[in-house]
Amino acid sequence: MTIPLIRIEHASKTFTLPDGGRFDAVRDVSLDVRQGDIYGLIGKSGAGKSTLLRLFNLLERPDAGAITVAGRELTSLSKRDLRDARRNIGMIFQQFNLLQNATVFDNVAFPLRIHGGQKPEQIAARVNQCLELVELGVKADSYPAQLSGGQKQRVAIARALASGPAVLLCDEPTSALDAETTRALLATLRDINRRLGVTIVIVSHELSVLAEICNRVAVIEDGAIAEEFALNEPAGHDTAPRKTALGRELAAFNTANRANVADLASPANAADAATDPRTADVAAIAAYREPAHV
Ligand SMILES: Nc1ncnc2c1ncn2[C@@H]1O[C@H](COP(=O)(O)OP(=O)(O)OP(=O)(O)O)[C@@H](O)[C@H]1O
Repeated sequence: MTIPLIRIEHASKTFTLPDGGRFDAVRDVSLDVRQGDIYGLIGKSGAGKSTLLRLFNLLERPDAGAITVAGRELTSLSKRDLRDARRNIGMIFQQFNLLQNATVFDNVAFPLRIHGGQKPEQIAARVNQCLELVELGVKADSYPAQLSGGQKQRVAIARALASGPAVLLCDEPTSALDAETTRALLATLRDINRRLGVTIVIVSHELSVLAEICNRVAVIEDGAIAEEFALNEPAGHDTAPRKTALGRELAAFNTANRANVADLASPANAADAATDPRTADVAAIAAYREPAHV
């Protein structure tokens, strides 16, 4: 059996509220994400999706449990080792979180400059490579205010990929975008997953988003996993009845979507696709991963 790229074991997170009360945002969650997955977290507002996602890179530190990414258990690392491990985990957000007073180029260069150890020409080559990946090379000298929402999110993706991470965490990446821009952005994420083998974990409350790109989803209710299941499996492969209303809705949406979107018919499993010689771009993967190790 292959070792999962991400393993969450019995993770819990409780917030202390201003009135002194306590709120269990994540309750004893265990899950595995395999190399090459596009793994979705879905749930109602306040269910704990974002908090759970933020445990994956320790933006939130769990009160209990273990978070293992690419063989490193993050809660046990020193600050310095955690900083190093986080270079393997990119993240994008609903509101893009770009530096407004910096150009597109400087936004993408920012994490590389902070980390240090690379010459300006190495940084420039990497920034340009990442901007090409998201088809924004021509916007290198623009400022965020001059870009559309979709372009801003692409800059955020380029910045997240700059250090060559194996994992990309996406917190409601399309919630601020219109339907057409959403489709284009999802195509970019799928391309990054298939061609470069980047494993993606995505939080969204939009069924259409998850149905379109995920090969596995977990339904989160009251901070816990209510159910977990595969999506976009070959017809008839996963016929188990769904336990939750959201799970049923998503499965129905997915079935309808499959009938309309020919692309979903092949390959059925994104995890296989990432290592499938028909879709994985060996040269692109090598170019993508190599700068992280210079
Ligand atoms: N720092 C914090 N302090 C106190 N409570 C918090 C904190 N962060 C989140 N919460 C609470 O934890 C619960 C889960 O929040 P979270 O943002 O993870 O949910 P979500 O499922 O992502 O919701 P949404 O879709 O609305 O973003 C919410 O009730 C929220 O108010």
